[in-house]
Amino acid sequence: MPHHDLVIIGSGSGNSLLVPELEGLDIAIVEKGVFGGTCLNVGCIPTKMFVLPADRVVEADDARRLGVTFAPPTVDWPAIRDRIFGRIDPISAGGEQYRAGQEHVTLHRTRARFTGQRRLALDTGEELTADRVVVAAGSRAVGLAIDGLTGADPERGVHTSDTVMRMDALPARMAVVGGGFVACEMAHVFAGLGVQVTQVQRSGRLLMAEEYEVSERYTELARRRYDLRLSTHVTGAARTDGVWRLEVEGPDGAGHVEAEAVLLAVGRRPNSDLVDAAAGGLTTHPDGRIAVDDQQRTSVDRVWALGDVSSEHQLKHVANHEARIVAHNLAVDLGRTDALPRRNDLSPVPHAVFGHPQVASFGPTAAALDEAGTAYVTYTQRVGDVAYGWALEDTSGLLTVHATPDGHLLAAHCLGPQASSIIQPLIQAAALGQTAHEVARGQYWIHPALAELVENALLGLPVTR
Ligand SMILES: Cc1cc2nc3c(=O)[nH]c(=O)nc-3n(C[C@H](O)[C@H](O)[C@H](O)COP(=O)(O)OP(=O)(O)OC[C@H]3O[C@@H](n4cnc5c(N)ncnc54)[C@H](O)[C@@H]3O)c2cc1C
Ligand SMILES: NC(=O)c1ccc[n+]([C@@H]2O[C@H](COP(=O)([O-])OP(=O)(O)OC[C@H]3O[C@@H](n4cnc5c(N)ncnc54)[C@H](O)[C@@H]3O)[C@@H](O)[C@H]2O)c1
Repeated sequence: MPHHDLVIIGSGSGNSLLVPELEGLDIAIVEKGVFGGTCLNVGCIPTKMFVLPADRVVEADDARRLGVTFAPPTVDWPAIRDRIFGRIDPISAGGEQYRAGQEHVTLHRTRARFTGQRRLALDTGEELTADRVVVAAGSRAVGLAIDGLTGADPERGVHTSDTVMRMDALPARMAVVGGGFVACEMAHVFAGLGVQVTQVQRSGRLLMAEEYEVSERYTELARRRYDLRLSTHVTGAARTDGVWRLEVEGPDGAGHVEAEAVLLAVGRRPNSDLVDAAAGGLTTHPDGRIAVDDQQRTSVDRVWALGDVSSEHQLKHVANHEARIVAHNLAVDLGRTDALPRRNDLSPVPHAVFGHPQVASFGPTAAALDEAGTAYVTYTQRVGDVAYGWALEDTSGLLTVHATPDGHLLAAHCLGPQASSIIQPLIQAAALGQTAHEVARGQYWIHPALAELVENALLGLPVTR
């Protein structure tokens, strides 16, 4: 039975563990799917490459408010799709080829599951043991407990984010089920590219976890672009002559949605079951996440976990951060550095939703701060009230900042153009412990850039520092 110094399960963020400090170790990587994992192949990267053409369509239409009109757009789906995957697929293939060619790396293209502590069975029938194991097995999209909609079935027009970006042709109509990250980004993409979208969301707003006003405004803007069914549940589904009829139950009682394609965007579950974490002795949380401590150690000695399989945050920048911690802690454990182990102590965790407009946020909402009884001050700066917002003729964008009364940033919630980039100075200030006035007055702010939104939000806070 082959024995390795290190076995890594998952080639997404797990692939970035092979840092110079671990040079020369006998390492096995086990990957059951496409090399490179979710972000590269079916997640962050392709989705944002699809969002951009959709943004262009919406912005071209919106330009009429600025006195410029364009002819209606022509969307060449195969060209968009093939340009995107023509770029991504070779990166995945090249990464795989590089790893497979490394002398000290063994790449197994199959599934691994634990059969004991640091002991694994592969679906090929082989068995492996290792001194150290890292579980970086990610998460997967879930379906609905409804016949026909339990998971992706692309042949019958039922998709998850794994399959929807590779469709042969755009459907005339698409039902998007869900109201979170994937549903909102994809509803924007397909509505932008000319598909008649109906989004079915069981809650009363989209992006329910966001600050109330951000979620409310985003919902209102989406409602203007496509058919949005709120507080609505899918109760059944049937397909006839290539058309899905979803039975729905909403505020007005029973109804239905018809569409050639259905996108299931109702969350993701950690792949701890696929690795049989329990057989490896690994403790899991009730939601299936592998339990780790702040050094990313699992309940089993010399087994670490990182990314979606163990994290509260299913985000690539979190998985990357955790991979850096695990790589360092492996080097410490191996005696290759005399540094102390690193802890996962970066906070708060930011995120962005690349819908239209973008949403970006870190830290608690006002509702969460109120519920926790935290003392805080708050200010909301409208995009339309800063100089660049005049150029944009923006009517919906905003940046809300919550801070302690003495000026330390607790949270920021942004809706508007490039919100994902605009919010970064606030993330930095919060992480480095800078106060509102320090950030607002400790530097020049380029005039009249959109970043003045941040400056003005900070200056609006009634804080002492
Ligand atoms: C549509 C979509 C868009 C997203 N957009 C963003 C974004 O814009 N920004 C952002 O921060 N995050 C985004 N995310 C989330 C981000 O992609 C994930 O958080 C991140 O990729 C997780 O990385 P990981 O290494 O934990 O898992 P993965 O990259 O999923 O890697 C896990 C790998 O393990 C393999 N595997 C699983 N079980 C086994 C097994 N038993 N044996 C062998 N191999 C196994 C899988 O095949 C997979 O390749 C998006 C996700 C989706 C679905
Ligand atoms: N821009 C980004 O960073 C980005 C983009 C896409 C995905 N992601 C990551 O991937 C994760 C998964 O995305 P997601 O959108 O699938 O999950 P999500 O948790 O963001 O949203 C799930 C949605 O499905 C709904 N839902 C859940 N169960 C349902 C049911 N039975 N019936 C009807 N609706 C149901 C929820 O109400 C919610 O609106 C995200 O949480 C995020 O961490 C990140």
